[in-house]
Amino acid sequence: MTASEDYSIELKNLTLGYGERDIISGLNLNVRRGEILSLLGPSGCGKTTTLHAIAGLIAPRQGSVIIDGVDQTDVPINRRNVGMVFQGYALFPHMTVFNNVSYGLRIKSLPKDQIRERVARALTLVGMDKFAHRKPKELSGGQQQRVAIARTMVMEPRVLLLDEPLSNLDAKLRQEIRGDLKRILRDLSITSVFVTHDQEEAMFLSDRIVLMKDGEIAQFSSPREIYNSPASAFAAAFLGNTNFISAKWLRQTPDSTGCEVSAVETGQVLKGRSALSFAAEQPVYLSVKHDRVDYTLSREEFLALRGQAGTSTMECRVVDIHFLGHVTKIECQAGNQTMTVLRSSASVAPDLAAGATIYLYWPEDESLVLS
Ligand SMILES: Nc1ncnc2c1ncn2[C@@H]1O[C@H](COP(=O)(O)OP(=O)(O)OP(=O)(O)O)[C@@H](O)[C@H]1O
Repeated sequence: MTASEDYSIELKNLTLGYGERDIISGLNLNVRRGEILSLLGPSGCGKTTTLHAIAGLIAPRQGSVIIDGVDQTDVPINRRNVGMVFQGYALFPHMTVFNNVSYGLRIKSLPKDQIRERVARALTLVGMDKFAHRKPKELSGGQQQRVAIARTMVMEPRVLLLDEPLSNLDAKLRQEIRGDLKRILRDLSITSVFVTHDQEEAMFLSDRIVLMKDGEIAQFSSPREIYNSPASAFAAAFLGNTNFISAKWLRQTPDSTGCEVSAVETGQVLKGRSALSFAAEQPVYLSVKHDRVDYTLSREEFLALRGQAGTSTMECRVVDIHFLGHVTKIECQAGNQTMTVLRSSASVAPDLAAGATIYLYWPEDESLVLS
C-alpha cells in the first residue's frame, strides 16, 4: 500500500483564513482509513475552519485537501461525497422522518424500492426504524439527532464530518447518544472527523486526537497517550484533572528521564520525569494528575512516606471538599499552591473537613515537568 492508500484524508501544507487573517497556516494532517479522529481545542482555535476545508465549504489559500488519493481543489462540494452532521439538526419540519432521510436519494432520482431499502437500513442503524412516519416536532432532541445522522449515512459518504453534533443535547442524553454514535461509526468503519471542545467526548469517541491551539497542532496522538503523556502544560491543562506545581528547574538526574525541580511555594525539591532539559532556575510546572495523588491524615505516616524513595509528599491544608457521587474531590493548599486530590468517595474519611491538615503523596514517576 502507498501512503495515500492508508489515508482517507490528507491535508497538505494547508493555509486557511478569512479576510486579511490566516487562521491555519501550513497544516499537515493525515486521517487513516476507517478511524475516528477528533479535532479538539479551545473555542476559536480553527477546528470548524479545518472541517469546512475538508467539506469544501472554504477554499484553501495554499496547500491541498486530498480524499482517497484525489486532490479535491477543483471538486465541488456536491461531488466530494462527504457527509456532514452539525449541532443544529436542520431537519425539514414539514416532512416525516422517512421523507427527511430519503430526501437526498429522491433528488438523485433513485428507484423507489432502492430508496425504501436504504432508508430502512439507515433508520435501523440509528434505532429509529419505528419512527419513520413521525414529524421532527414529535421527536426528542436525541431522536432528531439520530435522524440527522441517518439522513447523512443514507448517502453512503466516503468520509463523515461531525461538528459538535451532540452539543445541543442535555448531559445524560449526550452520553447515551455518543455511545450509539461510536457503535455506528465502528460498525460502518467509516472515516470520521469529529469536532469538539469537550475533552472527555474526544477521549471516548476517538482513535486519535488532534489537539489544536491557535491554528496549530499542539499534540496528535491516541487519547491515552495525550492524557498520560501531555507534551505541554497546555495539553495537560486542556485534558484536565491535572495539578500544576509551580517550580524552578534544578537538574536532570542520572536515570534516563529523571529530574529535580524546586517547588516555588514550599521550597521542596521534588523529583519527576522530563523529556527535555531546561536552563537552571527556569520556571516550569511539575504536573501530576488529580487521581494519582493520595493522602493521609497521619503525621507519622507522612514522615515515613517522606523518607521513602520514589514518593513525593506535600503538607497541605484542606480548603474544600466536593462530593461527586462515586468520587470526591478534595481541594487543598500549601501557601498559594493549590492541589486537588480525586479519590473514590468510599475511601474518603467522612470526618475530613475544611481546615484540616492533610498530607499528600504520589509516585515520583507520575510527575511530569512541563512548560
Ligand atoms: N466566516 C468567518 N469570517 C471571519 N472570521 C471567522 C469566520 N469563521 C470563523 N472565523 C474566525 O476564525 C477563527 C477560527 O474559528 P473556528 O470556527 O474554526 O474555531 P473553532 O475552533 O471551531 O471554535 P468553536 O469551538 O468556538 O466553534 C476564530 O477566530 C473565528 O472568529
